[in-house]
Amino acid sequence: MGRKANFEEKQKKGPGKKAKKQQAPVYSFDVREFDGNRKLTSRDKARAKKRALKAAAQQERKAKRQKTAQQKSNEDELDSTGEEQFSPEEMAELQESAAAQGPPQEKTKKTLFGEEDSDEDKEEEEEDDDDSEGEDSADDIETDLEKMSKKLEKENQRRLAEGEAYMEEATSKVGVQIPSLEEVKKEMTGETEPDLPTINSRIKDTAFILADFKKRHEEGRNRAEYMEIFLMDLSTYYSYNTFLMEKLLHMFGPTELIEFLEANELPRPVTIRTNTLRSRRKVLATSLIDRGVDVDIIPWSRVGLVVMRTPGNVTLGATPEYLAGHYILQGASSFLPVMALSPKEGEKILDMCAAPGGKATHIAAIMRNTGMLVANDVNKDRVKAVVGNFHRLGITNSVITTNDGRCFPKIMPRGFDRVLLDAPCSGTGVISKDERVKISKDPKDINRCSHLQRELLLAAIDSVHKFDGINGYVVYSTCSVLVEENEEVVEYALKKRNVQLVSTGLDIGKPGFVNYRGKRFNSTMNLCKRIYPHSYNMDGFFIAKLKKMDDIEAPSQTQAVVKGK
Ligand SMILES: C[S@@+](CC[C@H](N)C(=O)[O-])C[C@H]1O[C@@H](n2cnc3c(N)ncnc32)[C@H](O)[C@@H]1O
Repeated sequence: MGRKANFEEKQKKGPGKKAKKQQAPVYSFDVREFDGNRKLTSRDKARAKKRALKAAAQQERKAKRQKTAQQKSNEDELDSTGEEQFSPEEMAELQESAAAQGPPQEKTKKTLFGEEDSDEDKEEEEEDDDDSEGEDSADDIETDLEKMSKKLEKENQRRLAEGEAYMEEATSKVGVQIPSLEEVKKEMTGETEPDLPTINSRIKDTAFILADFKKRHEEGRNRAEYMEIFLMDLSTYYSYNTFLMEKLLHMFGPTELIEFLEANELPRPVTIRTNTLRSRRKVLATSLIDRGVDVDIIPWSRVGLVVMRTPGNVTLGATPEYLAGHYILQGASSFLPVMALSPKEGEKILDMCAAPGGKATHIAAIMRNTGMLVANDVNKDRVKAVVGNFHRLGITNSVITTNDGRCFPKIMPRGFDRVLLDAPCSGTGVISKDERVKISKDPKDINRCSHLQRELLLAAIDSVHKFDGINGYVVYSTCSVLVEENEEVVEYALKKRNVQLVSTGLDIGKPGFVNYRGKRFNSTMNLCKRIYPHSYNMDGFFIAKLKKMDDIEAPSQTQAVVKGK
């Protein structure tokens, strides 16, 4: 007989008395009955709504924090100066005070700084709450230390922002201070020599303020006052008369003007042009290198070489190659008007103001000594240099004349395919070569130049033809950077004659001004080229190319000269 089987569920032996005694759990009604389709009570709905709102708010705050952190890291990357963080002492003090609060206990309404939490702080504290409707749980108890660290971070950010704003203000308004106009004037008229280092640093400070005037100027001071100080300082420091400096200030922004003036203090590189009637650039370069002359090619020209170094025993104006006419010493800018003119073999070309002949010899070389070149200059003494250069370089297709260029339409009316007018000018593009320009020019000089230039340009236009469908071309150039001698002269010709501005075909140079100090020039004025010493390390130049449209004067002219072929 054995023991009678008992199939009733046996209670497992637990670890202890208490466990053994524990009964199967008795579930509350809600859980037992929950089948997923149960209708929610109003309390359930309220809870769900609250949960959803909390989740959305939490999400939003998280995104905000990420954005702030990103901004901060960007700012840090850009510039770490001006940040006002907690000092180590402040931080230690705060940590000490936090420790003194003892271990985290219950939530307090007071913040570390003795202020009541803002609504935002409260929201943050609630951030990690679960959906227990405010009942304390293990998850939602935030330690005071955590809160403190959050607050520290927040305060740090606030102070950082304040610090940045302060730094901005300090740099823009307090950091860069310029003495008053009266003080500067007194300084300039004083008996003592001007303090050049002080003036130089003031020039930089003023340029800095003018570059973002709205943000950087001192309150109560206007732009005109800064400009006047800037003008006085630049004139004194670089030794220009204020008339010319003011003209330059109208053309360039403050920073670019300083670059232009600085470039004028330095010599331009020595450049030579190969005379292709006698040599080739490669051959010439090899010969010069053999003599120890360090040369390099000018990339935008097929004939130019820049001289990097010349040995002490070599004079570039006396080498066998020079005497044999293989090259001419010529500024790189001077190549450009001839390149724009683009002479062709067999043509009739006039160089109206040719002395000493740098450009005329270039024209003749491109023409390969064919056709006819009239090299003219009103100055008989200067023409001697043209004769010398023509002999040395082997020019044989030329006639040298000494007429006033303005007479050419009478001497050879419409007799030329192309005319180069490299006009007499103020020389404001070549100050590094002739410092006298800085103080010798006045309004009368500029007017005189501009007037003569206009007359010469009309004469040049009247000296080229337009027949059998072939248009004549005029290239107008100056070694001046002033608008009065350039765009204004071209504008005058566009109005007086039936000509159009065309592309110079040059890859370098900045466009001519279409707008200048309230003046609006012909919209094609941007086809002209402006060369600046500070942009290209070449002499300042202006180049315009005009195409003759017909042989009658512009319709605006009442006494139009109608001419047949
Ligand atoms: C800038 S330079 C010419 C430089 C020359 N194209 C060269 O490349 O060697 C200007 C020249 O114009 C001449 N000139 C001034 N007034 C003139 C006039 N009314 N007619 C002709 N030439 C004139 C001057 O004598 C001066 O030699």
